[in-house]
Amino acid sequence: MDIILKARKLTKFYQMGEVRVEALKGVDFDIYAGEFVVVLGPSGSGKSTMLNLIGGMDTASSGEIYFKDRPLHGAPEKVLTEYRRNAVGFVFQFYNLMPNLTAYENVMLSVEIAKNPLKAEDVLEQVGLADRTDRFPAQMSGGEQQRVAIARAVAKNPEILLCDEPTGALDSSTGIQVLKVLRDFNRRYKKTVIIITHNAAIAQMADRVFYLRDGRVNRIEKVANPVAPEEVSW
Ligand SMILES: Nc1ncnc2c1ncn2[C@@H]1O[C@H](COP(=O)(O)OP(=O)(O)OP(=O)(O)O)[C@@H](O)[C@H]1O
Repeated sequence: MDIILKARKLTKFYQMGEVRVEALKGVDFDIYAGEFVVVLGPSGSGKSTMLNLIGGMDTASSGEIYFKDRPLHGAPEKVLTEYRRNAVGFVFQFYNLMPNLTAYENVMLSVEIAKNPLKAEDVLEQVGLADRTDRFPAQMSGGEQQRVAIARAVAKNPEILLCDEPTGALDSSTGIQVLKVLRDFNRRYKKTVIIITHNAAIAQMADRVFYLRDGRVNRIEKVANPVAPEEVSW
């Protein structure tokens, strides 16, 4: 399998006056194209920091990170902008939809900036929202809003879907619907999905689980038989 993301001795330090906070202390990993990876870690373990580096939103203090052999460490802002725009779809805990745009229009926002987008109607149908395309976010449930957010991320046709606590604001049955949509995207398009979460239950459906502790990936586990999203419960 092809490696889509590779990190070597990746560190991130924050300087707070006299104090240096070591958020990532030298992380190594390979992520393969088409994998479903869950990064699990408690609060403060460095999850958001890792997400920001993988997503090209921030740059490492030292070490290396590559997207398909293209270095993101030390890359100019223009390269990172291109990477964020075309290679990565983002899904956040609180959806981040534009409140004054309908579901369809929210998805079109990302279609319009992407190089090789999918059809907004098709993606909305795949997330089960064919009959909700004209609704505004305030007229939808949390689970529906998150599915619009996933449709928006997927419509760009990115190679990586990067999800930050995607079920964090949802009850478990709604969360499972959202996980199902993420799994469908992963299996249907054979695209890489990375979920960053403190919810250990989600790890059951991963191909591999990265355990982040105190700024280090201290264990990587291959899941022998990933469960279906419907079987995940928390
Ligand atoms: N901008 C920043 N400036 C200073 N310190 C920071 C900054 N961002 C994160 N940190 C520190 O880096 C460490 C890792 O933080 P990070 O936000 O990556 O953890 P996390 O696992 O995402 O936590 P949570 O689940 O609570 O969001 C923490 O000690 C945090 O206080």
